[in-house]
Amino acid sequence: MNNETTTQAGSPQAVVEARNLDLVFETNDGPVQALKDVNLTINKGDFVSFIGPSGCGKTTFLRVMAALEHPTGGSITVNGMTPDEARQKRAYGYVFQAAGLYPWRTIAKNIKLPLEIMGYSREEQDKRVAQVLELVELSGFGGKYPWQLSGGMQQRASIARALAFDADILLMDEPFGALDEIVRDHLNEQLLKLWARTDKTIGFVTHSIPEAVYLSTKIVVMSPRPGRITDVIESTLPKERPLDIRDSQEFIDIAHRVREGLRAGHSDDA
Ligand SMILES: Nc1ncnc2c1ncn2[C@@H]1O[C@H](COP(=O)(O)OP(=O)(O)OP(=O)(O)O)[C@@H](O)[C@H]1O
Repeated sequence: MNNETTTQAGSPQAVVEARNLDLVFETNDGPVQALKDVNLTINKGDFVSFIGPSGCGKTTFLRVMAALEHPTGGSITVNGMTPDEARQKRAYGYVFQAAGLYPWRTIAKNIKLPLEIMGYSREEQDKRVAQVLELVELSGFGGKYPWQLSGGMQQRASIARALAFDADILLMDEPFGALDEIVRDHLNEQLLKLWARTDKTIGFVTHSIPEAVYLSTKIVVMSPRPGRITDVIESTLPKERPLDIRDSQEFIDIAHRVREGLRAGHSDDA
């Protein structure tokens, strides 16, 4: 695993660069501008949250990064390549809101599935499954079926599956949205630890201001109709973050700025 987060010159290494990005969906009711003039740089090792009201283009932007949608204007590169090329090089792992585990396969076999498809040897598959289960603190649960695990554990298994082929970039679309707050707090803490240990670059969609502030190095505030970025906040919080950092003045100030950004985007609608 590569632990370098900067280039030799010491400047951050850009992983994603979006310039004047537009995406218009043609629908039966006419065109929908899902993204308009989006400019964003994500650097290696960043934890970037996308926050904004429903329909502001958060999921669409994540899908553009993963080459699941294609922009209609502007440009985007991922590791200096087109998203399609980066996808072929397995640059991403994707985690969805629902864990999406196959109920008839054990947790280990669910994690192995993409590895089987990619043709990894059985030995390598077993090694990787053990590694990622440890990373998400599920060692010993590989032989269980999804229904034998709690919702939070299933979501961790789904993160493990996304980590199994050691992609540089983890894209997470509201992975903890359906979980109660206590479980979510715990998963947020675990995700931060995992991020610190692996040095992944993470793109994370959320509706929760505290979650965005707690997790991120960079918070992208978006607003709808058309979907656009209204603010990009670089977090001043230290990388190591106990949960009670949420009571600090610094945390409250960043949350306030996010809320202001959301409000400003909303008032444009009126
Ligand atoms: N495949 C599609 N075809 C047509 N319109 C789409 C498609 N996907 C998304 N849209 C529209 O694009 C806009 C942005 O949608 P997107 O799902 O990215 O928003 P979002 O911010 O992720 O919303 P949510 O928080 O509800 O998940 C919305 O108006 C949505 O209806």
